[in-house]
Amino acid sequence: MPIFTPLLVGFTLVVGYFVTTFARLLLRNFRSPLRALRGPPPSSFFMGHLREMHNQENNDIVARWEAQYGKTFVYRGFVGGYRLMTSDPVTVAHILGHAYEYPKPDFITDTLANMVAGNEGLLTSDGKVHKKQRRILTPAFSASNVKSLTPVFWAKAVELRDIWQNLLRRDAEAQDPQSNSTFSTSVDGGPSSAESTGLHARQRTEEKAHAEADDAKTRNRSLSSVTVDALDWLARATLDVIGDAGFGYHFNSLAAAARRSSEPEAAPGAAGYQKSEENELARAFAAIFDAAQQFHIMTILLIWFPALRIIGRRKGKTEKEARATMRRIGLELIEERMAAIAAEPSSASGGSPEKAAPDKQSASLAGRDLLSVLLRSNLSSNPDQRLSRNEILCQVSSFLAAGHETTASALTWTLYALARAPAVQAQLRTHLRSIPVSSSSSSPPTVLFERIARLPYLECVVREALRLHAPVCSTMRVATADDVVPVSEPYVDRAGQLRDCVRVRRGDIMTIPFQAMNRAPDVWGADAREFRPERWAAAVDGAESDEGESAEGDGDREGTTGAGARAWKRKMPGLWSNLMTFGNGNAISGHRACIGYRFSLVEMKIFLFVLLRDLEFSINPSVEIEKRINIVTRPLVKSESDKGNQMPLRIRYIPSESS
Ligand code: HEM
Repeated sequence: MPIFTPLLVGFTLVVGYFVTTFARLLLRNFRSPLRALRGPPPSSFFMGHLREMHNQENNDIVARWEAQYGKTFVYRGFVGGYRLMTSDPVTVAHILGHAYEYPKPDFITDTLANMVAGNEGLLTSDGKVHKKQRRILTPAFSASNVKSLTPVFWAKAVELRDIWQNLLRRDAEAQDPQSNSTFSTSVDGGPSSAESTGLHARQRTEEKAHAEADDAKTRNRSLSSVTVDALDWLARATLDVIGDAGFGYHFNSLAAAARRSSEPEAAPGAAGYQKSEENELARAFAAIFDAAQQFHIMTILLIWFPALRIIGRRKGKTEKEARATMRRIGLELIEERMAAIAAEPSSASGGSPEKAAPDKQSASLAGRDLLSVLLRSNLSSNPDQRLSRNEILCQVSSFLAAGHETTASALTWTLYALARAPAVQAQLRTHLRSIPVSSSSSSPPTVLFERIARLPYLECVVREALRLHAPVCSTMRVATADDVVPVSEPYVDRAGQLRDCVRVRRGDIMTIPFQAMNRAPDVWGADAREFRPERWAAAVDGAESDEGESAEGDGDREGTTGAGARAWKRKMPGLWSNLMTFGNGNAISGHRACIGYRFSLVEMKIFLFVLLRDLEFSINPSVEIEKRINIVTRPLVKSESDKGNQMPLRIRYIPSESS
């Protein structure tokens, strides 16, 4: 047989595969009932609107399309594929509320599975397996368990504040070597004011001279400012947090960068990122996460030509090693925790540490990390309903992937919004300083955390920042069966007819634009695009904080007046605070909303409390910040896009009046 015969057969098979897949795609477009909907004409035959959508946070495309076509329309994907874009609250509630009938499309699940080094975690599982995992994981994210993790958030917030103050100290000393700067930090209880009474005149003069010198130092210190890449530092802080609070693992990522930045040649304010100096697990996670986030033409081809995944999924050596490291460390962590649980007096019943050791409840955080609580919950489940070792391992990397960059992005955008609104920032600081912090910063009392969690203006700021800067700007779903989807108000189709539902066909893809919904002018008002925490005042005033336990799927829809209530009246179907920021779900037919939302809210509030009391954030007005979407929305300096994601903020020590 001539050599070219098998080659010819192979070639014909490959060409045949591409031609039939391509034809199937075109046929599917042709048969989709979504063709009947109005929408913008595609700007490219192959890429449809994918490029515009990738830049949606900067070009405002979704809002512009909505203004033209309403809340229900189609845009185009690869080779002109019809995709439903809906911000109609009833349609969104239907799709997200039937999570198992409308799962994430394969290409999203695939990217997430690559990111978390496996497809058995909560982010990627589906149907009964997802329901089982969600039930077992829920106790780890309960309001009471998250509250018990607050000291971890506190310790990391204080560590970051101290690092930034050290940068300021170095800067002040560089300007004035005599200054020998020290910063009194208000979270340590604040400086004591030494009143000199009954001293004779000379002593009083000396005191005055010292006081004036101190004042001058304080002035110097408060004049000194450095620019920090807030995104990088906060990503380190939130990585440390999820390591400690998630599974008792110390990444020490902040400390590594602080060491580096204190070296004489380091640029002031730089986190000093040196991959080789990072801890082993941080390096492994970054390698996997970075690889999964890379977007190129192959990413699109893999979506539509699944056979290519055999080649496309091949991992490089670094990625393989990173996966092996994650697996090894993950298994070690699971073993350690299992051993600790076995040693608990009530382990036989799978009880909680509260039940096991009431006398030691508040003394230690041990046993309260997400992994320990999940393992305990697993043990107390029916043996045939338990998570396998691999499933548990995948949850560890899922917590890392889902819980660290999201909160870092949320905090970064909050500081950015505050830097752009100095009056709001000053007002927030006044409110934060109204809470006395009398105990040592290392172990503040629970009552302080309660007060921070319930501080109305802080709540308003957090809600407003998460409304305006949702870290996850949209999500996608695919129909697993033909369906008739309800709408809240009729819309006009391509033929000019009024329609009161959307017909979808199995395989149709839909996009839910969380960020655009959070900014809809008909819900939030004409000033929807402005950062105005006051819009929440009426809803927050006197309302219970979001830390209250809520049944899975019920969400926290408190607030009876103001913007929150207006959104709720219009049935904005968000899990928390009538916002779409954390998605939504339904306990009965599939709850895929963020399981970690309470964790991030408490973490955000503690960080803002600690950082903003003593530091002022500003931004050079000439710096233009853009948003880049790569699963999470991150900032970029427009004129320095080659430098990648960054958020340069200027920080300044801001002494309280008593300093
Ligand atoms: C500000 C911070 C956060 C934001 C904005 C956020 C946002 C979201 C959103 C929008 C979803 C739903 C995605 C979809 O429907 O396609 C989600 C799911 C999820 N989030 Fe978060 N998240 C945050 C923090 C966290 C944290 C701290 C954790 C864990 C420690 C976490 C763990 C998860 C997990 C495991 C899921 C998948 C849930 C499921 O499918 O059942 N998230 N998150």
